[in-house]
Amino acid sequence: MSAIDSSSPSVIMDEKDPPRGPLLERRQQLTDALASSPYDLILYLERAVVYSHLAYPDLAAADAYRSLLLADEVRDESFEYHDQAKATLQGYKTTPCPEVLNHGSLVQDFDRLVDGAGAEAAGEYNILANLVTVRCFQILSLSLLLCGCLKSALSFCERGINMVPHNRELREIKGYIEQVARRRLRKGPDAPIEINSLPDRGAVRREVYPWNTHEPDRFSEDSLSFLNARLSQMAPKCEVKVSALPVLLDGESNTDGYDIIPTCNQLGLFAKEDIAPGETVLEEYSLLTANNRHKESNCDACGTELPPLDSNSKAVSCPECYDTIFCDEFCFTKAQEQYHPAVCDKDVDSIAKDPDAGDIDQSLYLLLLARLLAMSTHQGIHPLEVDEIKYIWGDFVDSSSNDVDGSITDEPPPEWTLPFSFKYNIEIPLHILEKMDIDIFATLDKHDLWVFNTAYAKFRGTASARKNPRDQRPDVAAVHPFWCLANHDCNPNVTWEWGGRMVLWARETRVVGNQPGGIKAGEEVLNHYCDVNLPVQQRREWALGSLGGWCMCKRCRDEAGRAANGVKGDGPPS
Ligand SMILES: C[S@@+](CC[C@H](N)C(=O)[O-])C[C@H]1O[C@@H](n2cnc3c(N)ncnc32)[C@H](O)[C@@H]1O
Repeated sequence: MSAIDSSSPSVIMDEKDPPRGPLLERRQQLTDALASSPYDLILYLERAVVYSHLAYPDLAAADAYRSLLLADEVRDESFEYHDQAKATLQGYKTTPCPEVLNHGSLVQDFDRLVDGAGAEAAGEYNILANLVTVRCFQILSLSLLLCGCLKSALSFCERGINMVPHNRELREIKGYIEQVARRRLRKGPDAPIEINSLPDRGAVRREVYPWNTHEPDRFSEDSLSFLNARLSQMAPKCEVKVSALPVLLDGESNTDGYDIIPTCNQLGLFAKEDIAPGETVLEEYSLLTANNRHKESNCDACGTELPPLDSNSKAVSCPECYDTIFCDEFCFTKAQEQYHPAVCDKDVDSIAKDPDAGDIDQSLYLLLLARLLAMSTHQGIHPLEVDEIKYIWGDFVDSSSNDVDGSITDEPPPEWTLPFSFKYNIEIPLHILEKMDIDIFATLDKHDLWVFNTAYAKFRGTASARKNPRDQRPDVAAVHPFWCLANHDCNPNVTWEWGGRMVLWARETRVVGNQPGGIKAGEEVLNHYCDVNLPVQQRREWALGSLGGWCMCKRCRDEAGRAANGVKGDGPPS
């Protein structure tokens, strides 16, 4: 990764490393102001600039996008929020214009543009809305470049240049995008850039945002007793407790032979009583599911493939929107209680369905988010307070180690580990909410991008997906918040299957040494998230992507240690 070499990056932060505390305070003031004036396009822009200074370019892009949508509302009187958006502009003038619009050469460039028509003919509100629009394009294009979403960045940049062809800042941003694109695509300095060939998936910070008040102390008595009360209904012989887990490493290390390795505290599932080989350990039903096939016959609630719809079928369709089918009365009742009325007959069913092969994972996570939003809307609670995700740890990284300067590099910083794209993190979630008849501006507190990102971080570490047997494409996904509390081990003492329920049962024999199965009271339930028949190198490579680091379980360390000492075969010792 190399930084862009530029001595006067006028589009980047005006100040180097501004202090974080006052910026966080300013962010809170602007958030409070938006709660009272949710259609104020200038406030959104101001908050976007604060987010840029705080090195959250994704959050800056989301606020600029909301401001852009409101500028459209101002210009078009047939739009739903036209009156409200226009009313917020009453407090602002074009001269002097709001500070946030007075950026670089923007105001002069605009003066030149409106001179011909005359400011009055153009209408002061429309001029302000146009200035806002160009400022949004500047922030969107630069911020998306910083997140690594080059295609969306270039598209917004070109839309800005179409409005104000001579704007220096937009031209500069376009130059940066092309420079990064050429390096990433390994093209020569004069090679043309084809927008559709540009990468559009980036990465952003994965953290408990400093203002996020929804994350519980997962180790507190209250949290553990809440979790254990729920767990007792699905796994009566188990309890949730604090577990010391090996710290995951970034890659190969020489610590495989050490007797003591660094650990960190997390949660895990433990047996309270002896569990016999073959005995069921946990049976969990979850409504936090997603299905990315448009015309596939799966239960809308639990994701199970529906039985043939003949006269003996127990399947139930919703009486209000006939297309939504559930496997039986149980699933229909659960859906009605927990989410379905929020999306019933709202035409959200076709969104993100049948994705291109490259978008399959993103579509499944997006549809899990859509289900979460339906659950929180119907239950009248904040999305991060929904029981199914509240206690999940999203493999967050400490805010301070995520905190990098805002310089433009070929890729986002390696500490930023949450996958991100404009389409799946910002555009489609807002589109889904609009389809659900939700006012995306008045519900900012529940539907801000940092809320979506937090939910995505939780899904990414825990969701399981199922492949369609016909074409092997993953098309159903689910989060099972209790199943996923059982930590991974390459010598697991349980195995699992996900049909309508997630069922975990004790293995008859262990992988290592064919030892007899069963779990003794006090022992940890050792789950497996990957195919434990793979050799150690492949298991560890898999763990890097999915567990978040190099697996350091006893079996991996023993097998890797033997391989390093030249002992042939890295399979389990028999
Ligand atoms: C599905 S969660 C398991 C529950 C988690 N320990 C908790 O506190 O909620 C998966 C996360 O647990 C941790 N984890 C699970 N198995 C692990 C292992 N064998 N070694 C180290 N960390 C593990 C990793 O941080 C992983 O991303």
